[in-house]
Amino acid sequence: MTPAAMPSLSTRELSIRFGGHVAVDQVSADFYPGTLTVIVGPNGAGKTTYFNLISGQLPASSGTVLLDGADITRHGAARRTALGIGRAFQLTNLFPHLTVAENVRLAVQSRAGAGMNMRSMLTRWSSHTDLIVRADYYLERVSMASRRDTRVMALSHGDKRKLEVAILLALEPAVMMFDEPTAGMSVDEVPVVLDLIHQVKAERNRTILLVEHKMDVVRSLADRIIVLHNGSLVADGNPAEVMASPIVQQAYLGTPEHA
Ligand SMILES: Nc1ncnc2c1ncn2[C@@H]1O[C@H](COP(=O)(O)OP(=O)(O)OP(=O)(O)O)[C@@H](O)[C@H]1O
Repeated sequence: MTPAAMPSLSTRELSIRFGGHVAVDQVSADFYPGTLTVIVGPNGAGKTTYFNLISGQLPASSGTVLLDGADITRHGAARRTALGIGRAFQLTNLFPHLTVAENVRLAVQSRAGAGMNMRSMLTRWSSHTDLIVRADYYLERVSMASRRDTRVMALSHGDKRKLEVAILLALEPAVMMFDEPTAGMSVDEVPVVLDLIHQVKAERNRTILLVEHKMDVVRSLADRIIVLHNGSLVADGNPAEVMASPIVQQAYLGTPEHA
């Protein structure tokens, strides 16, 4: 196997039970650099729970999570973030009383801190110029430079979601996870975020995982689609194949609310 064909992230028979309910049931999948995989499925299928098992928010009942071939199943969320699994958290990781720029600076600093000792951090950021320039770069990428001094609590929902993407970019993770990144955005904000996700994938050969309900977003971004249903993986392949498969039509695409 060539290095390019090595998965950066894998799950092996990954499961979690809540009491008697198996929310994620023996899901095995490989995720490759430069590939954007969209995870779809009906409400309650286990998509968010699967994300939580990968990012470390929930402990697996059984099975394995591998990052670059190393077993990270027992690592907590913070350690997984430091190792390169970044996730946009539906606004829960924003500091509402800080400004937009301060929120991104914290992410840049936290990234710089990974693998550095205090002395190198202090030396590196002693003037703060680098820090400010880097934070502004990420804000420009999400078209939010003009809001840099606005407190987060005063932002629109769409701007908060864009800021979340800027923070994720600033963490520079090898694996990026997005949970419905355009949810609640206005029609004109959606393309900004979709273009950005396209660009990010192409630039850095990143592994991107995305949970999405909107089929137009799925079609515009997916290199590959995984379908979960009742916690199990029921389809995995290229978008055309998966969308056409009878099990997907029946389990998911056939329902008018998702068509
Ligand atoms: N902490 C928990 N305790 C008990 N049950 C849970 C917990 N988290 C999730 N579940 C259950 O696990 C199942 C999968 O939920 P999950 O939120 O992962 O589905 P989903 O596919 O993300 O749904 P949606 O599209 O509605 O967000 C559901 O039956 C849910 O009620």
